[in-house]
Amino acid sequence: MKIYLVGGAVRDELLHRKVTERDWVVVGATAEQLLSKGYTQVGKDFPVFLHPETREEYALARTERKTGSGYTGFVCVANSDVTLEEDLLRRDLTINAMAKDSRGKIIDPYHGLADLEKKRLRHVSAAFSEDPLRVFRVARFAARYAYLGFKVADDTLALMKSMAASGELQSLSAERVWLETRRSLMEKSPAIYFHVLQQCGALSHWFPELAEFGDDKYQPLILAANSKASNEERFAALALGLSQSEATALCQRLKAPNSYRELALLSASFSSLLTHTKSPDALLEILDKADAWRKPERFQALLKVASFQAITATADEENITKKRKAFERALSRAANIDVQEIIASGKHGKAIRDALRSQRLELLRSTMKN
Ligand SMILES: Nc1ccn([C@@H]2O[C@H](COP(=O)(O)OP(=O)(O)OP(=O)(O)O)[C@@H](O)[C@H]2O)c(=O)n1
Ligand SMILES: [Mg+2]
Repeated sequence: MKIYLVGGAVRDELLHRKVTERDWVVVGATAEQLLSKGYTQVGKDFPVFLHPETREEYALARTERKTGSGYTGFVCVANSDVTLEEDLLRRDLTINAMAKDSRGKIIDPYHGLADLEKKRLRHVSAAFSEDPLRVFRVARFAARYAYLGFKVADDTLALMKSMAASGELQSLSAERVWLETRRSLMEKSPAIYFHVLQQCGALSHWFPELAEFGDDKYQPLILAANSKASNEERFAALALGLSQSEATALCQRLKAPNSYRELALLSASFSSLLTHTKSPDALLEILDKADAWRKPERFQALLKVASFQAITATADEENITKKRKAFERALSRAANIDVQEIIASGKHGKAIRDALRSQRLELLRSTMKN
């Protein structure tokens, strides 16, 4: 039996990036052999095992053959005759299809090293199209490695185009598409993910609302990524370019978690919060609608996301940042008004609400003046 380090760990080591997880492939062994050595089997469809001590993943060398449509239509062949080269052949990209043996030698039958050198994301073989998720994976890698100059190879892009055109992407689950999307948002250049998907016509099923996006609509997302905004804030920065109903449809289709959906919908509704809110009354109305009193952190996040829109529109970062800070101060002061005090002054029912409102307005007025 021979064991090799494969996939992302080999790639990222060669790129001098931090290796976060290590995957191994085992050649010339059977499941029984691994089980008898104390490995535990985790893959139901695929023969994947966990090392008894490190808990890292060890997979028996395998080939996959497609039998039908969709993600489940696989036949998996894993027996002790499958060679390392056969296992590497069924992988997605050449830079992901390299192995390293126990002596540190790189095994590279499909020229991943050359593609690392040329900064090229290139598929290994026609077997690429057996898994439609790979269209999204390649877009994610493009977003991750764009800062190094990596581009999707022309023939790979053409293959991705034909996969998108075939309708195969519709067979993916929302969960898997969301996972790739969420990961991509956290990468250095998240807008590249959507650019690549747009280039190969892959937006139309899962992201039709973004299909007509021009470069300017991605600008807030780029600013968000550059300022190390959270994942939710990045997704919301994308939603700035959508109407309320488009954002709703997108979140529903992707089954985006609540925290993402809420901020995205607010951002779609109040995208010009920092450039178009002229009066204290208008700001108070937004604060009420956005439930800022009960969810102040979410409103701070909305202000941050809206600032990406405002900076894109005005190119005046200094001024916008000042304005955002003023709004934040106004909110925290208005939120600190003591209702008990109003009640203690002898007011009842509607009079309490009116007093609260006029105190809030007064505070907003004074902060917005400065
Ligand atoms: N749809 C997929 C998923 C995975 N792989 C192969 O399995 C390896 C490990 O998969 P995964 O951990 O998902 O990706 P990594 O390349 O390790 O990337 P990441 O840094 O995102 O973990 C990949 O390198 C690739 O060789 C593949 O060919 N097709
Ligand atoms: Mg990995």
